[in-house]
Amino acid sequence: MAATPMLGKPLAETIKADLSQRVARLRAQGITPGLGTILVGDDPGSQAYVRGKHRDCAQVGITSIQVELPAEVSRQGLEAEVIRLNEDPACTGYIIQLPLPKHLDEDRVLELMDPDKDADGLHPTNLGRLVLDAEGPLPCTPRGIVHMLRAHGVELSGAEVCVIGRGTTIGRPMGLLLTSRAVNATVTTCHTGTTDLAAHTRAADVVIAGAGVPNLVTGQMLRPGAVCVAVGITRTEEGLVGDFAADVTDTASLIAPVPGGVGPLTRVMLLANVVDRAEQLAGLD
Ligand SMILES: Nc1nc2c(c(=O)[nH]1)N[C@@H](CN(C=O)c1ccc(C(=O)N[C@@H](CCC(=O)O)C(=O)O)cc1)CN2
Repeated sequence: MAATPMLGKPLAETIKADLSQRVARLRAQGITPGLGTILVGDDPGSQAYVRGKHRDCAQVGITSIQVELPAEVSRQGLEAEVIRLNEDPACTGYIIQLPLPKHLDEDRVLELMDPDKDADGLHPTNLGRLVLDAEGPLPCTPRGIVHMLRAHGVELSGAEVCVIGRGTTIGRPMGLLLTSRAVNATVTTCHTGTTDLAAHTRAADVVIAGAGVPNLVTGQMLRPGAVCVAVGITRTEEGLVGDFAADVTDTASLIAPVPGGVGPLTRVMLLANVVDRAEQLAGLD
């Protein structure tokens, strides 16, 4: 039997409906959550993601502030905008769209953000909170993946999870979130230095693939009934593809596809982080 698809859109719509009500409650108390975005350069993918973030904000009643800078902006020019958003009371949270052009040091810029306004949990203080298993904003894709798996009844406590990729937005925080006490999974993180990827994927109940390499994981590399989550995205002439080969559908029980799987949850979890923070500030949480 073919694997059942785990689709992100219906889950995201339910979360958005709840967020709209929470934003209305905040507004009734005179608090307006405001999301800022900083986009550097003209990468079409990043432009589309940022446009989507502002559309999503409008849908749930979050105001939004858009900062666009040319690809050749200097470090000082970018840092001036970060400081401006840190100080802008209308901006309750913001993000710096990644990746930045090569001449800009992402870690240095992220570190300059006010960690209390870090809407996608990528400031070192908030990543540190994740290491400590303390409360803080979670990176959006890992938060979305855990939500999706739980919504489909996947038992994560005690599960063996193989995460492919060790980047800052997905792989590293994914491992930390999955091993938090609240989630309680056992995690193996695989990356370009892994010598026998198949040995790790075959041992896993859940495989989360964020490498951005089409056909990296085939059906033969999975345990029967495994749960697959595609997060790496490659743009090909045939459209967007994830890291799983088409034949995994014969072996897996559930699969979150690219497109249409985790992506809509990545988007909505940004809104959730903004609303969570605004409620904390209002003493409503
Ligand atoms: N500051 C951040 N930068 C980046 C993040 C992030 O969480 N914070 N993640 C990605 C880009 N991203 C959001 O910013 C993002 C990626 C994918 C999707 C999405 O909806 N994907 C769709 C496919 C749509 C398409 O790519 O054309 C899907 O999978 O169905 C939303 C947001 C890197 N940068």
